[in-house]
Amino acid sequence: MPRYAQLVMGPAGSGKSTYCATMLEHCQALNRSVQVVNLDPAAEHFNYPVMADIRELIQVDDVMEDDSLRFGPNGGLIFCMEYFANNFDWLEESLGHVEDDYILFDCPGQIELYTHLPVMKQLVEQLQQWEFRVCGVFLVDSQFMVETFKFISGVMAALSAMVTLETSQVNIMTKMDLLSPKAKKEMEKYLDPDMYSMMEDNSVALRSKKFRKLTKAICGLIDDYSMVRFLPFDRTDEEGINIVLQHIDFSIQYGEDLEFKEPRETDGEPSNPNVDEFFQDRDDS
Ligand SMILES: Nc1nc2c(ncn2[C@@H]2O[C@H](COP(=O)(O)OP(=O)(O)OP(=O)(O)O)[C@@H](O)[C@H]2O)c(=O)[nH]1
Ligand SMILES: [Mg+2]
Repeated sequence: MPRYAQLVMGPAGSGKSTYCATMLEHCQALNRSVQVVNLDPAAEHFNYPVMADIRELIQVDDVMEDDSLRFGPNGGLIFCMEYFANNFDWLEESLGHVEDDYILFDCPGQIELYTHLPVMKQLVEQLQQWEFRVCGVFLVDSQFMVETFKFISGVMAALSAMVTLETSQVNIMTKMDLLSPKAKKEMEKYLDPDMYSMMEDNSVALRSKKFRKLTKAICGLIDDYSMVRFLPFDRTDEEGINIVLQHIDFSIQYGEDLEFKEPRETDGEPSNPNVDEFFQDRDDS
């Protein structure tokens, strides 16, 4: 029997813990059994019951107070995550094995974990060895995405996680309830972005010719391959939460274990079938 995991990632304060609490509540209302694991060794409080908490294994405060280590908060967190990667048997023991496990992992917000450090990739590989189908859920705060260049940098952060982890990924814009109706309307163009026209609209703001060319190339790459799309997440909108959940379920084929879907034919290199299906599906719509 496969097991299912959402790896909830994103920059500090993007709403990961709130997402986990909201999703847990939503699933409970649907009578679905979902559990949450806290993987943030610096977490102080969260609004959900946990099945496992990394702070039982290691805490940032202990690392910072250790005279032989002398880390600050960021270095301390990285140390904790590396320690965690060397002690995955703790996680295995804490998770146990229940039929049809569906687990949300609330990850820390240090962006370097998703760009160049190997820890998260090692976690994905370990979970896959334990028969988990893993979906990365990358959150970005919609408050910071209302301008084109901020949007591009959010896209790059999400893309970086996607490339590093090599797993299917659903990207989400959080805190949509905080946007004014006007900003919400404006946000529509970022949910289904046309990177080329976005670039044209803003090219005047780019004084350096070289920088303009580079930005254009990045926008072209993202657009041509439909690499990154965002789904809106408003914690007060049950229907919207359900749409997000359906996208994630689809990408890990939750509930479809009796019939494993064949990936559709794609040109060129075979890549991750879940990602392909997800994006093809969105392109069709
Ligand atoms: N209005 C609103 N506030 C939100 C939403 N999601 C998160 N917040 C608020 O944003 C702040 C940060 O949310 P968290 O869920 O702790 O964010 P996080 O990504 O877990 O933060 P770190 O673990 O510190 O990286 C909190 O004050 C939340 O109440 C949302 O959808 N709507
Ligand atoms: Mg958190």
